[in-house]
This record gives sequence, C-alpha cells and structure tokens, in this order.
Amino acid sequence: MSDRIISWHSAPSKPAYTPPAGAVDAHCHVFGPMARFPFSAKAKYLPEDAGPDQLFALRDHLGFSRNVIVQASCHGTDNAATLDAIAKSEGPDGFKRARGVAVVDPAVDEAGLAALHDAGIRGIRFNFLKRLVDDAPKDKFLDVTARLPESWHVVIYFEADILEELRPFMDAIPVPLVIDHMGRPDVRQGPDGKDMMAFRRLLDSREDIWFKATCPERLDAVKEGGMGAPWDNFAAAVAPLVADYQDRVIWGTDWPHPNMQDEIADDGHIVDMIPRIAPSAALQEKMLVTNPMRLYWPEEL
Ligand SMILES: O=C(O)c1cc(C(=O)O)oc(=O)c1
Repeated sequence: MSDRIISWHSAPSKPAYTPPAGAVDAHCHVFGPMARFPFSAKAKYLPEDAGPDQLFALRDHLGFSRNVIVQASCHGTDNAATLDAIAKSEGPDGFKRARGVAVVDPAVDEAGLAALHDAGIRGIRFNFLKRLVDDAPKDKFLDVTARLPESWHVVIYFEADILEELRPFMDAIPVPLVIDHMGRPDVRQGPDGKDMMAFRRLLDSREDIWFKATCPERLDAVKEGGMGAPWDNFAAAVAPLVADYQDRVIWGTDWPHPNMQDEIADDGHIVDMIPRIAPSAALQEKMLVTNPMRLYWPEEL
C-alpha cells in the first residue's frame, strides 16, 4: 500500500436544507495528519490527511454545531488523532464542540478508559467488516464492555449478512448499542425488504439500541445508478425506519467518506437527504439534536 487516497469532495455545495440550531454531525472521522499521527501498520487504506481544521470548516459550511468523531479503522487502536481533534474543537468560550468514539485494545484497563473519558470519548467501536479489520474477537470485546465508564455505549459496524450471527453477541453487551449505517441494509429491497425487517427485529429486541441513518452514498446502488442525488432507494427504505424509531436515530455526514474515492459524494447533497428521511421539523430536531445530545452531551439536557 503506497498511494494515499482522497475520498472527500474538494468543494462541497451549500445545502438547501438548514439544520436546526445545535445540530450534531454524529458520525465523522479525522485522518492524521500523518506526520503527527501515523496510520496503523494494519490499516487497509492509506488516506491523505483530513484533519480537524478541515472537519470544523465543513461543520460550519454545512450549518452544524457539533461533531462526534468516530475513530477510523486506519488509525487502529491509537486514538491520538481523534483526541487531538476533540481538543482542537474548543472555542474561545472554553467549550468543546466535539466528542468522540474510540477503538481500544480490549486489554485496556479502567484508568485508560477514564483518561479517554476525560478527553471527551463517550463510547467504543467494534468493527466487524473484514475489508477493514483483520480480526474482531467477540470474547475480548465483551470483556471490555464490563469495564466501560458510566453512561458510555458501544458502536458496532457490521454488514447485513452477519446480523443474525452477531445477535447473541449483541444481546450480551450490557450497555446501549449504536449501529453504524443501520448495519448496511440493501436499500434496493425497500422498507419492507429482508434486511430492513431483520434490522427492525434487532431494534425491537431492546429499547437501548440506537442507529445512524447514514451513508446514502455507500448504501444506494452507487455503482449502478452512478453517484449523486437523488438516492431514492435510500430515502424510500430509511424514512419509515426513522419515523418508527424516532427516539433512537442519529445522523452524520460520514466525512471524509473512507473508501469512497471512486464515487466522491458532495456533502451538501448528503445534508439535503435529511428532510427526505426526516420530513418534519420535530423529527429533524430529534435526529439531529435531542438524540445525539442524549448520547454524547447528556449533562446539558
Ligand atoms: O465502509 C467503510 O469503508 C467505512 C470505514 C470506516 C473506517 O475505516 O473506520 O468507517 C466507516 O464509517 C465506514
């Protein structure tokens, strides 16, 4: 692996949609900068730097107030770049406008987790995508969930075809779960398709499972229809899910869109999907403000 890749749009358009005051982009990442924060030796892709300055400029451009920075697989279990970005989100008022989700070595002790909490981390991520990680040891993952600081959650990234296999593992996790990108359903199946129905069964199994209504650019037949709006399959499959589970849905840009270098999405278009999956102001307020605040800034509510 030698060539560094760019997966983000160089000049995203201004969205037509204006998010409500206090809106949270609850799924985004930072890459590097590599000179300070080298990528993991096990990284499956080698991106160009996409650091906090770029992320926060995008936040302002798109009309958001806060970010939840999710540790990307290319940084392995070294969360230094994510923590640096959270620290840099502090404004002149001393208030940090970002929090984060870490990826940890499951052997991490309570002191290590407490240090992450102090630095703004509120959850850990388990990644089950074979194209992104070499192994995902369920027993060790379960072990660390018993040591998490109060009010933390687990973020899980998996693909629809392993949902059933993961059910016993997820059932055993003793803290709230947040599912990345809805577990990657095939949105072409529609709102009542096999994947969405299996995902609904998962949500129905526990009150404390949340999900991210994210990634039209990844999930909507990119290769077939070509990139770009209108992402109709995504809107049709996801809007009913958002309506039916409106107190458990959060949203994010997924910037800088790891592994989407062949289909670079315009973040302005991604933001303009929001009213298509959450049509009312009340739903938008829940998805973009109330729900992510409950997970990441509960002390402010
Ligand atoms: O589908 C992906 O390639 C992807 C990768 C990562 C990561 O590398 O952490 O994060 C995501 O949210 C999505």
